[in-house]
Amino acid sequence: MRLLAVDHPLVAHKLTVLRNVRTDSPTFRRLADELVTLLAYEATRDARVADVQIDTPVAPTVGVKLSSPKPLIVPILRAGLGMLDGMTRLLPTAEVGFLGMIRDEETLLATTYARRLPDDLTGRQIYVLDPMLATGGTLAAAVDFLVERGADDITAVCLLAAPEGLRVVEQHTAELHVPVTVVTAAVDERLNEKGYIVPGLGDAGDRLYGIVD
Ligand SMILES: O=P(O)(O)OC[C@H]1O[C@H](OP(=O)(O)OP(=O)(O)O)[C@H](O)[C@@H]1O
Ligand SMILES: O=c1cc[nH]c(=O)[nH]1
Ligand SMILES: [Mg+2]
Repeated sequence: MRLLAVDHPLVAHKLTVLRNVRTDSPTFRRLADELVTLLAYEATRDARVADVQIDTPVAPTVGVKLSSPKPLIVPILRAGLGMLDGMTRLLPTAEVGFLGMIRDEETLLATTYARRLPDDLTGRQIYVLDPMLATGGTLAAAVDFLVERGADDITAVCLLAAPEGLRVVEQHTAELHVPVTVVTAAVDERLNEKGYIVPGLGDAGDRLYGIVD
């Protein structure tokens, strides 16, 4: 597994506002969107391009365009939806698949309630969006669904990651022999006894959308 913790003052500034318990939902949504655009810039460094011949008003030249097959973006509902617009803004031609997953508050195990993905993911560049990588159970299960369909190029874009979860994902993906990159704004200290990232930002889904029982 490759880990990229983006070290940039704008990322650190926006993340600090997201972490603040006093930041309200509308501001949290806007900053999460801005932050994912900055992370997406790093996450797409290896986006595949092909040469294209164009004419500027002055002269012919060779540039590049995003090449086929189209990248696939997979937000993990619910909280990952808060990252989708920021990602599609940078990759407007990407297709979007969906995974709906929820972590049990007691056992911390993730279960899946929605799945809509293309059948064949061989050779696709896949960007999984989930703001929080905590125990790593959700991302490991998401990787399983993608690998089942032939995925071999997966990048997870997370706002925050915990060391414990990164170790789980690293071990899981090594066993699967699938290269996975995790791009995050920060690796925090640890998980608390309830499986929350410390210092973290709380429950990302609740902060984006309010509490739904
Ligand atoms: O690494 P893990 O320990 O598996 O935890 C991370 C998951 O927990 C949160 O989702 P949650 O289950 O709260 O669902 P939600 O997005 O609907 O709020 C978060 O958005 C991740 O998907
Ligand atoms: O800190 C955490 C851990 C899991 N899910 C969240 O939303 N926040
Ligand atoms: Mg949640």
